[in-house]
Amino acid sequence: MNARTEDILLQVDDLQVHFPRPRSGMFQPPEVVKAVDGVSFRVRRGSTLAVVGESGSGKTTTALAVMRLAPVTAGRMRLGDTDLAALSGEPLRQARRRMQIVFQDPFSSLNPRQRAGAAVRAPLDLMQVGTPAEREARVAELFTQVGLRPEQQHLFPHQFSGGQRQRINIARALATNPELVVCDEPVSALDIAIRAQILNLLARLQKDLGLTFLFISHDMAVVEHICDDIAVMYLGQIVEQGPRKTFFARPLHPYSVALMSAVPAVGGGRQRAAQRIKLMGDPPSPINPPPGCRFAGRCPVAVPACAAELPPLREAAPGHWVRCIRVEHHAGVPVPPLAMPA
Ligand SMILES: Nc1ncnc2c1ncn2[C@@H]1O[C@H](COP(=O)(O)OP(=O)(O)OP(=O)(O)O)[C@@H](O)[C@H]1O
Repeated sequence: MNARTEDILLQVDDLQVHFPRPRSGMFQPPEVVKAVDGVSFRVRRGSTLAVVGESGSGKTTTALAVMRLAPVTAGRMRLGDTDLAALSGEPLRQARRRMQIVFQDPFSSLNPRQRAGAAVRAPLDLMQVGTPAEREARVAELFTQVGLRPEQQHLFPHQFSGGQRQRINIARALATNPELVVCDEPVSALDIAIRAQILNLLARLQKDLGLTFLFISHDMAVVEHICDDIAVMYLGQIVEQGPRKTFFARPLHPYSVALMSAVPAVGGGRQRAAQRIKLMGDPPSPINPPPGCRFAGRCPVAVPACAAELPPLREAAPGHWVRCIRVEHHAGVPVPPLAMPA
């Protein structure tokens, strides 16, 4: 939040992605799925922002909106000096060279009938980058960069392991030399033993190429190792965000504390909050959500005021923001009232 403006590669302000649903009956009011409902964050160039939350919290929709692959209902998104939300046609195509996405499932993101080299070359062909010979050379270079052998480009996806297939996807994402790589649960579908290898690869590529990552995950243990900053989403909104160290030393929102409680191995038993919270039940529906704190119905420290009005994000420590009126009560942390992120 306090980073200098020129260090910010991606800036998202008050993003909303609402999906209208058909009326269930002639006299029923229209329904709207508020998948993302007022999300703001900044990602410093060369850093990783992890977006975490349970299934359905809006993480993937946020990522897809940034990529302009989901319809943006409202809000502003900037990639460097480029106003992403306003782009269409050729300028949008050009902006896509600068941001790429790696999806969760390394197998279904590849065409089983397309050789690995052709898959990696596809974005270069599509965007007509360089001559055919230059594209061939670039594909060989990318294979080496992600830890595969250039001659493996002639193989088909089923001839690779899951980890190798994700390396192909990463190579494809890097083909156009993007500045921003959106990683949507890139290791969730992989065996535990392979996860560390792919995370290490991403970390090395980030360092070598100066990449900026928006890293979507439901897994706190994974993001603790990869992120510089973290944003916790619940039912379409960010409930807490801040630097990794501050957050993992002491998560403040009852929902974050509950997520951390579910991962006993994370952090080797460091004291993280004054109170452990066990997460019960499922999140409510994102269709016409209630006006107050969206976690209130599952929150063990909620009081009636929590359900009355949406709490603002308040700065509990430098750069560490939390959307909870009960922080003082459950974590014993004094938070100045009504400060808003810059
Ligand atoms: N195209 C769509 N039309 C209608 N509703 C949608 C659409 N895409 C997502 N949603 C809804 O928006 C909400 C957020 O979904 P999203 O996939 O972004 O969550 P998520 O946190 O990424 O969860 P997961 O990890 O399960 O993908 C969910 O309730 C989902 O059903």
